[in-house]
Amino acid sequence: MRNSVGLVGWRGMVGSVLMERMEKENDFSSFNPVFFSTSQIHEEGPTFNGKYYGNLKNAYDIDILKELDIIVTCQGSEYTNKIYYKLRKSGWKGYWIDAASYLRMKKESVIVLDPINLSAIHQAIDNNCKTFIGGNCTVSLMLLSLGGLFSKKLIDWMTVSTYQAASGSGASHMVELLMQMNAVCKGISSDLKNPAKSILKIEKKINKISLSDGFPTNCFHVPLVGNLIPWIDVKTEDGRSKEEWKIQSEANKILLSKKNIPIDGLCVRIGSLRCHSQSFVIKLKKDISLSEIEKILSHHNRWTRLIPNDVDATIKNLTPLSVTGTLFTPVGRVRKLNIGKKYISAFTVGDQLLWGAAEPLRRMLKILVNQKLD
Ligand SMILES: NC(=O)C1=CN([C@@H]2O[C@H](COP(=O)(O)OP(=O)(O)OC[C@H]3O[C@@H](n4cnc5c(N)ncnc54)[C@H](OP(=O)(O)O)[C@@H]3O)[C@@H](O)[C@H]2O)C=CC1
Ligand SMILES: N[C@@H](CC(=O)OP(=O)(O)O)C(=O)O
Repeated sequence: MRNSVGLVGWRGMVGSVLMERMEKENDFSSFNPVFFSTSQIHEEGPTFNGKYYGNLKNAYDIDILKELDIIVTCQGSEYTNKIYYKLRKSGWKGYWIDAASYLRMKKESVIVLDPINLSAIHQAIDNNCKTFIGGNCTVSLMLLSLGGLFSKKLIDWMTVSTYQAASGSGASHMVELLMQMNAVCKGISSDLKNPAKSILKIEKKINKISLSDGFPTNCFHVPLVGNLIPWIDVKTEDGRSKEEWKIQSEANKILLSKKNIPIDGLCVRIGSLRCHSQSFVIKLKKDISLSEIEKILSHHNRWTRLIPNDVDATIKNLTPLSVTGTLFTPVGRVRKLNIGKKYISAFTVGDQLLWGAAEPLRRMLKILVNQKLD
């Protein structure tokens, strides 16, 4: 019998990317989807692969949710917090698959990233685990790109510097970045018509526009265009941002590390749209040749591409623009550092809405409905 699967948060940014992938891979044919909303209850539901799925159900109605075998939610932590325990308390024993961070570090949950922890996922299912959560986007993209080094247990410790896209903070933030771009462009459009105009005069004007009162900064609080923000999420007690705290905690939970691999770094918001980039300094446990490292990195999974450490390949293939909308997690700038023979650098880029959010959930659902992974 086909499972009934509730889809909550499918209208949002992460949810839409998930629906796009499911439609492309014809996933809807292998279960009975039921579509929910917190705000559009009884409104017309969606049509996917030519099939209409009826009116939207109330995402807060425990009695309806209780009837489902599996619930997939991209609605966010607030919704999870409101509904998850209520539903469990009602006696519901179904599978909960979630993009939000709320349940990630709880004992009862497994963080899903099947190219890295498929056997742990299967083991958890055998052990009656019912709660499967997608990881933080930077963590998932880091583990995928460096999967070979992690699986061969070659990493002693590492540091990360992130360059995170506006999409990580939500659709309204992306819109604000575009509005900021628009405001700057409007303000200097006449100057750009005169190539002889001093660039420093234009630059001064941009600064003035960006710092003016009417400049759109409701979401980011400061300009992001022509700027960067070296802080993501709230401050934790030890001076890290919560985004920085997640790197070591979530990565080691996914890896089932007996002894934590120390991973730390700084997370920075930049003005790219939906790809996160990360720069790594890695201390290996032993001195191995660059060619061996490259082989290990490129052979680990079919989404990781090794980009040769040269100018042309890097600027064409290791950028947010070249990766956006794809499932690839290329890794490049791999070279030995002059700090010592065991130290290497690497740089990766990944789509924060695909492998960073939607794809691990889609694949987890496939595992549960007994479909072969693509
Ligand atoms: N794992 C990761 O790295 C990531 C996880 N996330 C998680 O996913 C959650 C959702 O993020 P995101 O998709 O960016 O959130 P969105 O704000 O895009 O969507 C969330 C919900 O807002 C409601 N909504 C209201 N108005 C609209 C509208 N005009 N268009 C579409 N939806 C609308 C929808 O719910 P309704 O139909 O009920 O009104 C929708 O499901 C986050 O809170 C976070 O927890 C996000 C990014 C990355
Ligand atoms: N915090 C990430 C996106 C995100 O939603 O992360 P999480 O799923 O851990 O809350 C970013 O801002 O880029």
